[in-house]
Amino acid sequence: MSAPTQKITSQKSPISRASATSDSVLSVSGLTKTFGGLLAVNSVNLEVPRASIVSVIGPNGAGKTTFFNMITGIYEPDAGSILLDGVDLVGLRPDQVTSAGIARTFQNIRLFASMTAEENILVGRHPRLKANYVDALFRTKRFHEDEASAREAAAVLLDFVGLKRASQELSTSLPYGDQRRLEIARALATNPKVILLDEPAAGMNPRETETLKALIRAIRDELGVTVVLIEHDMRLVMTLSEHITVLNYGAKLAEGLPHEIRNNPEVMEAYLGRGAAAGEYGKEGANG
Ligand SMILES: Nc1ncnc2c1ncn2[C@@H]1O[C@H](COP(=O)(O)OP(=O)(O)OP(=O)(O)O)[C@@H](O)[C@H]1O
Repeated sequence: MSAPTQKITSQKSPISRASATSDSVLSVSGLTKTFGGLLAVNSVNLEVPRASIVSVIGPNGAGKTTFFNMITGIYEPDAGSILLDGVDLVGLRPDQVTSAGIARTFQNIRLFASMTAEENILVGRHPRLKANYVDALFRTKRFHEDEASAREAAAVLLDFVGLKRASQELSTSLPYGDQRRLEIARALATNPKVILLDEPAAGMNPRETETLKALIRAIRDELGVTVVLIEHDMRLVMTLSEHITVLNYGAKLAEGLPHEIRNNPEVMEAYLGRGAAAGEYGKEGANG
């Protein structure tokens, strides 16, 4: 991953009150969600160390996306707390969660089809703009300053994810792997403390997955942004993650270092027991 040509605002700089006392940037406790009679997520705890790369894995239907949906305000939990640098996010709307410092990408690509790569990033940056509607209407100095800095930031981010050349191309005309990286750039445009990536390697070929791996490392190493990953590609998970949490039937089945999870008989059973070994756990590099 090429270093960004210009310094992107790092999350290391703004020191929050809680960051001085805790090394967890995100602290989830007792998170629970039921749909009708189905306990989709059952009292799950997760501590995410600042500037780490951690993964949440588990067989299909284990509750991973529901877990992300609660953290990002899409679903309100039935119980539990979600602390981002000590601030509880439960009850916030998704846009408020974004403003608080959590960005995400989705399992299915959700780019604005009629917009260029640059425009998609400008939309992502919107929560951080200072100008209001009046500024926009009267084209005030603040509006022009905002627009210039937003375009500059978009250019830096496009370069960072390796899409500088594609700035003016329609997002949907880009190859699949590029679209996935554009989504990540758009999420980064919100200047998050934590980025949640929901199956970013899904559908990627091995070369695209290698590029993605380098990008995820760069997000942590160069931007200081903490990464939480849901992923079925076990090779990616095992090589990138510092810590892995395994969900099964909505509950935490295991957690630990990659080699501990790889050799955990209960984890193997959870995957093999559902006949998912080939797709998810048994085969390195499988995309699930
Ligand atoms: N909006 C919803 N209404 C009802 N049930 C839901 C809803 N969202 C998820 N579920 C159910 O909750 C359970 C957990 O689903 P979830 O999508 O969180 O699993 P997952 O681990 O992300 O699976 P996958 O790996 O297939 O994406 C599943 O049984 C699913 O059918």
